[in-house]
Amino acid sequence: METSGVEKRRGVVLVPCPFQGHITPMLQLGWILHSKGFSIHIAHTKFNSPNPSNLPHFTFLPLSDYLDGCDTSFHNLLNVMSVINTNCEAPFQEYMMKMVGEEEVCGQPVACIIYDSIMQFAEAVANRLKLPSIVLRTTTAAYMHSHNVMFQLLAENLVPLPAESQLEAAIPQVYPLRFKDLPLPATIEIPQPVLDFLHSYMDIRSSSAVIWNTMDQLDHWALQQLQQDWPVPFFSIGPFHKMAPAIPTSLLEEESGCLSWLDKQAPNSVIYVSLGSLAIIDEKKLIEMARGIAKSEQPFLWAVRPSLLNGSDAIKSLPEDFMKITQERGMVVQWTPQKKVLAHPAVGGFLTHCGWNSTLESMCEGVPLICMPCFSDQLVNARYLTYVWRVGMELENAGERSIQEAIRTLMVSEEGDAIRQRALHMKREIERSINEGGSSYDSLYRLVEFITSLPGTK
Ligand SMILES: O=c1ccn([C@@H]2O[C@H](COP(=O)(O)OP(=O)(O)O[C@H]3O[C@H](CO)[C@@H](O)[C@H](O)[C@H]3O)[C@@H](O)[C@H]2O)c(=O)[nH]1
Repeated sequence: METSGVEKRRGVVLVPCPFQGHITPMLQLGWILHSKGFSIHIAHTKFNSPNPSNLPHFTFLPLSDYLDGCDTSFHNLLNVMSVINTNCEAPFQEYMMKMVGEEEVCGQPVACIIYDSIMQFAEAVANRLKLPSIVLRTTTAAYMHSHNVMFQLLAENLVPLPAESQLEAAIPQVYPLRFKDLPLPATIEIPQPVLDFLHSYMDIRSSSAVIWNTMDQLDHWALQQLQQDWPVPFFSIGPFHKMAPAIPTSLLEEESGCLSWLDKQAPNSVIYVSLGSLAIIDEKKLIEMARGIAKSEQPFLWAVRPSLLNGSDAIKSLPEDFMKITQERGMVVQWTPQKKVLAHPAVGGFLTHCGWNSTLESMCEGVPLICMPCFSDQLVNARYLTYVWRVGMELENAGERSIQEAIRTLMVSEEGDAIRQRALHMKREIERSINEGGSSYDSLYRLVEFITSLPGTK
């Protein structure tokens, strides 16, 4: 597909949600579409703003979010998303009216708005200005479908479950998920505001299409289920990062020194540990993790971002004896260049929270995973990794002993070797899907044709 195939560069306006796991795939999508001949405009909140100087091919439209002074910690995320949706609509509409009304502002007509499913204000503006909108889903279809089933179970009063012991039971409608793999806890009443948010988040409203950072091979069944409810074109063009490899998207500074440390380690010897950008744990769990990692006796690289521990600097809270062991055979940093870390030959396993970006990045490098899901889609991803795709191991619990044993099993046992072989096979499958003739490659071709055919502004 040649860039020159799109005769006049049409503009596409992207509206990312301002969290690392959401900004990254949206910017990657921007890069992919730019390489296919579209001009890219990023309408973003001032909070967690991407760095425009890293992405000179895009134009940036900063939106006043009035989040200054607002608690943006994990516990207040629902509120943060609601503030963004309330405050960003007016400035976004103003920008869009200029772009649509005075084409010379950006020099190109606008084909459509692509928005993260959390940024619902963007769709409201698109409708008002009669512009087509496309929704981006940064998670799997399996996760979205599990939510629909959760809503059914709630409507039929089958959850909350009467007893914890039933959490192990399988749910026939979403086999192989068990009640404990559902993205919301199945034994407690879910507060109504959370359910209201999820209802609107799950909906695609009046969007013309859905773009998925997933692949047909991985998510085929759930994509088919969802297609019955949402009869609009689906474009599964993941993994985005393999099609936009060089793009810098990190909100935190990457500590590249860990790559030189990895250079000194034996192939497949290092267990990489990270719980992504949002998850928080308490001090007890942090210490259990540290002890489990230390007792595994494997070399390790651990990304301990400051906000991992709610309220205090996580690295400073690590036990002294652990820091001593770190000097002998490990490295602790706040934030790594993760894609490079996972691609490094020394890394032989990934203890992860199973955020979807981390999951894809690991699978693309053939690195097997130990699954320590913290919330939401991570639980569904963990079940798929261990039971369906079989490239990961389930942790019995997040305790010291369980972590120690899982690391030993993955890194130095026959069982671990078998998982590694499957992970390498998966890596090859993914490569096939993004190369000519593969499902994601074809889907991207269809997406470009679809956007090109949209009326938008002329
Ligand atoms: O030291 C680190 C740690 C992480 N990352 C990157 O940060 C991103 C993290 O994304 P993800 O693994 O998806 O986790 P979260 O940041 O937790 O992402 C949120 O968004 C995802 C996509 O919607 C969901 O799957 C998660 O559950 C949700 O928590 C990845 O691209 C990593 O490469 C780094 O670059 N360096």
